[in-house]
Amino acid sequence: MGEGPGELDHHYDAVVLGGGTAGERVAAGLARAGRDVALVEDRLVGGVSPYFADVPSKALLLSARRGEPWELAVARRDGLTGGRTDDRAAARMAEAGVTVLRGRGRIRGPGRVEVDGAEHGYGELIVCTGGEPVIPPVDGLADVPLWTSDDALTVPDLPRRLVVLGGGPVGCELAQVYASFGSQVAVVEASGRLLTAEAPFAGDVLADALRRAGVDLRLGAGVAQVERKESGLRLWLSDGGTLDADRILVAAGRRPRATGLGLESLGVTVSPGRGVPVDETCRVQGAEGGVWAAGDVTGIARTTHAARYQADVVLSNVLGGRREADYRAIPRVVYTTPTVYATGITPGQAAELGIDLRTAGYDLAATARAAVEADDRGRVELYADRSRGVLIGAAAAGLHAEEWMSEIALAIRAETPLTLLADVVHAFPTYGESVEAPLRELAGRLAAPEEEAR
Ligand SMILES: Cc1cc2nc3c(=O)[nH]c(=O)nc-3n(C[C@H](O)[C@H](O)[C@H](O)COP(=O)(O)OP(=O)(O)OC[C@H]3O[C@@H](n4cnc5c(N)ncnc54)[C@H](O)[C@@H]3O)c2cc1C
Ligand SMILES: NC(=O)c1ccc[n+]([C@@H]2O[C@H](COP(=O)([O-])OP(=O)(O)OC[C@H]3O[C@@H](n4cnc5c(N)ncnc54)[C@H](O)[C@@H]3O)[C@@H](O)[C@H]2O)c1
Repeated sequence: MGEGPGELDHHYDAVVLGGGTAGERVAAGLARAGRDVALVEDRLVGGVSPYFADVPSKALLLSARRGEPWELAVARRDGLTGGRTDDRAAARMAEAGVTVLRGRGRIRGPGRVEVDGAEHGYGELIVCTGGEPVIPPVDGLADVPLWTSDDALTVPDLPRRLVVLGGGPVGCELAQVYASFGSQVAVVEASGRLLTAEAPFAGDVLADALRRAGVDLRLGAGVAQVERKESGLRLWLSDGGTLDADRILVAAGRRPRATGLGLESLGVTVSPGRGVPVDETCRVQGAEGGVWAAGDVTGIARTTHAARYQADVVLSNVLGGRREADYRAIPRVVYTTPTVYATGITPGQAAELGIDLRTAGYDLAATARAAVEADDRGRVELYADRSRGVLIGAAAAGLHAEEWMSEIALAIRAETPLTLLADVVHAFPTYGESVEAPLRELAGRLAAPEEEAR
């Protein structure tokens, strides 16, 4: 035990800073490999996914789809999150042999981390501190009670009038949840469409679904000012419009939690709002010694499955292997009805990169499954690199797209030849059949590029 200044409480082979999806996975893996590991966590072991993000949002979306009453949906949500206690996650860590240090961790220099006044030594440091919501600088916003997704996914309240600020994945999922349970919902999205980072058709399909559910979409408008009125809150929009609300939910993006950790004491420069810079092995660039990062804190791919993937990459490398992360086919899913699924490059990114893209699409309405389900919403688009003759991106909006689009992620990652993909048979009647025609089209066009150019 440390007694005087400069004394270390304990020297660990590895200290993992942040016990979310990424941190838990790295810590358990290292401990199972026989390393002496500490996991530093100042909230709940497990991070945001099981308690405040993925699990409660998907639980509410499913209840909404089933038409369950709000009280039942909230009870199911809270049951699935284990009442937001981390006993089970902490027990998993104990069972793996990880020491959990409760408190806020801060790096004090190479080989030293402080947790609530006690200093600990490390051989390897793995930074997994996740991300946090961005609150936009809107006049008056700081003076009114706000919800972030954390609040929206933990409280039992169903506001009568809800304004959602931001039409990204979080805003769209929660707008659908609250509108389904009877709130009067408006979404204010500064860019001209929902899910602005994805192929335009995806946001359009979702906009149509949300409008049909009664959501008031204010696209291309920002919030200029917010004021408290006797009857609630009033928002003035940049396009001159106004909205009245009982509650504002800010879903305007998240930033990596990369500052205030003491990374500069290791020689690492972090720009405000950016992730901890990592190379393809997830080693932190510019740091002295064995310093790694995984999950949202890297600012890359920012999903639970990407956090797990990066954790596995770190694990392999710390244990002496050499593994590089490949982000070409990480899925991006919005679990609304219909689902939006995208992976690989978007048409917008291809244009920026100067890639000669060939696109082929198909409306789900043309599948027999759409008729059987009596749901003809949606479309799939596949994007191929003309010069290489392989798929490099895809997007779909449609029921269960998160399940039937996985083969396209595999095709992108494996660089499967288009001619082979076009020969794959899909079961009838499935939405998966919808990729057959675009694959045949791309295979034909890219096999005869001169003809296509005409
Ligand atoms: C509403 C919402 C819904 C989402 N839905 C999905 C989904 O359906 N599918 C999907 O793949 N992704 C989804 N995501 C994204 C997903 O939740 C994240 O990508 C994932 O949880 C990131 O895991 P992480 O380990 O990087 O970070 P986190 O889970 O945030 O863990 C970081 C941990 O570090 C701790 N910490 C931070 N700083 C310190 C410190 N200095 N000392 C000690 N502890 C510290 C924090 O308390 C936290 O527990 C969603 C996100 C949101 C907000
Ligand atoms: N299903 C999933 O996989 C899933 C679900 C939810 C979230 N996530 C992750 O969570 C993260 C955060 O998602 P998000 O939706 O909060 O962020 P986002 O950055 O994807 O979208 C935020 C949106 O808010 C808009 N916006 C910002 N400031 C605004 C303002 N002042 N007025 C109006 N609009 C404004 C932006 O134009 C943008 O479209 C993402 O990185 C995502 O990967 C994943």
